[in-house]
Amino acid sequence: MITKEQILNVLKDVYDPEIGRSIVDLNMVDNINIEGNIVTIDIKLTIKGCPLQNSIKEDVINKVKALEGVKDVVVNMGAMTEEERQKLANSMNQGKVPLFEKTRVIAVGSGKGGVGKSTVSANLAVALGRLGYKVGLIDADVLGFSIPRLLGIVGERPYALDENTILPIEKYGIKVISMGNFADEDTPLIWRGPLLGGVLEQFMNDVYWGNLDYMIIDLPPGTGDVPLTIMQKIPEQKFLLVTTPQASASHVAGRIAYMAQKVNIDLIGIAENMSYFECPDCHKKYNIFGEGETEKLAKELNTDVLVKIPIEIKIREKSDIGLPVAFINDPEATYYMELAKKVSEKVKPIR
Ligand SMILES: Nc1ncnc2c1ncn2[C@@H]1O[C@H](COP(=O)(O)OP(=O)(O)OP(=O)(O)O)[C@@H](O)[C@H]1O
Repeated sequence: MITKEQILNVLKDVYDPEIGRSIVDLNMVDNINIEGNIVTIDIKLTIKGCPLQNSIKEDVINKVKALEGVKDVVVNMGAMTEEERQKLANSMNQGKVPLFEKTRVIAVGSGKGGVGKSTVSANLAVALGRLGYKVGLIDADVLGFSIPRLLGIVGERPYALDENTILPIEKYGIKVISMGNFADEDTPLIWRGPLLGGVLEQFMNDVYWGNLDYMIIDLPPGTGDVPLTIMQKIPEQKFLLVTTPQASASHVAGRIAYMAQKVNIDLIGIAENMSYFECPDCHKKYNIFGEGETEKLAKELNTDVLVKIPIEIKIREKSDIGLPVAFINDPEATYYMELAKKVSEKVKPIR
């Protein structure tokens, strides 16, 4: 004779793919009825017509059918009432760990646009994920967001349980949030500074991040209000500077790092991007944007050059199709894996 306890026990291993928690913990199992060897289960989805309902249903059927003595499983899919949803959101928020208590926050910035800061941020986040860490990525370049494109999540909308409980998008083993997932790519956002600050605060406070080891923040380029506000608001954050040899040569690249140091933020080091180009045919190296300038900058800032990432066609090509190279087992991934290892050694997770 099968019991409800046995069924609930196996249902504990059925996860709501969007929330990442067991349907039992989420109070989604409404009713279980056992008649002989036929089990009927009523499931309440957090939202009516949830696009992932079929995968939940399938999982429930497979898990319960595997129990000895069960011949057939009938699953009825319903939805939570507004009140039930609110109750769930409240309970999730209660368990919410303040983001910065157990999470290492790493802001990635550059004094100049177009040096590959977002490419480095996205690949660093994915590489840290591949090292086994729980990683979040906030695209703080609210007006010039490029993270959705880099991670192939253009047009995806985050799922919201209520307006204070937004679930980040999960891709390539990391959790991501970007203004690009709330706005249309082609419509320019014309907002003033204070509003931007509000969006970022929401990204930090109202998004259900769960327990993260690292939060990577892709800052907007330059030394404007937004990077400064982020630097001042989040305690204990660290800073990673992205530059090219050419940008290092100008005073612009380092300015943001000086700004970080002024507000007492530790500089982890410098990721030099577009360091050189190696001819795939003759393997000769060309220092297209110059050489030695980033080392000089590192010395001035009393920090290290952590990695030199060459110009690689594959990095650009894969970025354009939303596949960060750090996620694949290609030689290009090694630069970002090396960077992630050094970053995790210099900024150890709290755990
Ligand atoms: N190492 C690299 N090799 C080849 N292409 C690269 C490399 N790094 C970045 N790119 C390409 O350079 C372009 C600019 O990169 P990215 O958007 O990351 O720069 P950014 O500094 O974040 O720009 P913005 O200032 O606009 O935010 C992209 O097309 C990207 O694919």
